[in-house]
Amino acid sequence: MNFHTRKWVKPEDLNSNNTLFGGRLLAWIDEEAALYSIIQLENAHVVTKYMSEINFMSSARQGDIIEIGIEVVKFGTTSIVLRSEVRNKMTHEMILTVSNITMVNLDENGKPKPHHKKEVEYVKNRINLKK
Ligand SMILES: CC(=O)SCCNC(=O)CCNC(=O)[C@H](O)C(C)(C)COP(=O)(O)OP(=O)(O)OC[C@H]1O[C@@H](n2cnc3c(N)ncnc32)[C@H](O)[C@@H]1OP(=O)(O)O
Repeated sequence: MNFHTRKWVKPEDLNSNNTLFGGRLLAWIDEEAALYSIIQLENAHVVTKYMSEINFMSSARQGDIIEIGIEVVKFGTTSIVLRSEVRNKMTHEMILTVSNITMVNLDENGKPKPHHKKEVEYVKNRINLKK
């Protein structure tokens, strides 16, 4: 799993228990899943369809640096299914896992559109291919 994104837990991210608010973390994961899918599918029109159970395993506190990992579980016809893990950057303590995030590739009318992708691609390879 690649951990592309780091976040710094700030006062505005806390709940009344003084730990990282779960809703804030889910928003970060949703954005990460959307960015990952847009890059993989080469289409800006990708939406979140489904998220499986979310396991909050440990808390993060103010000042903690956390990192968000994403990997592909499956390329569907119009969908891409992802898995996410969030962990403490310094200790690698697991904070959260989501086993299934289904993102759907859309056409200009907001209807599901086949993406024809079968495997993970790297932007640098796409750029090199065009040279
Ligand atoms: C990043 C963001 O913030 S996005 C904002 C939040 N998300 C949204 O607003 C999305 C709202 N939902 C929608 O617009 C619609 O449900 C759509 C367009 C995403 C999908 O419409 P559907 O009628 O379900 O489409 P359809 O039945 O063709 O399924 C599309 C794909 O989703 C998959 N899918 C559909 N329902 C589910 C489900 N409950 N769980 C998992 N996957 C599902 C299908 O298997 C299919 O994948 P495949 O083509 O790879 O086999």
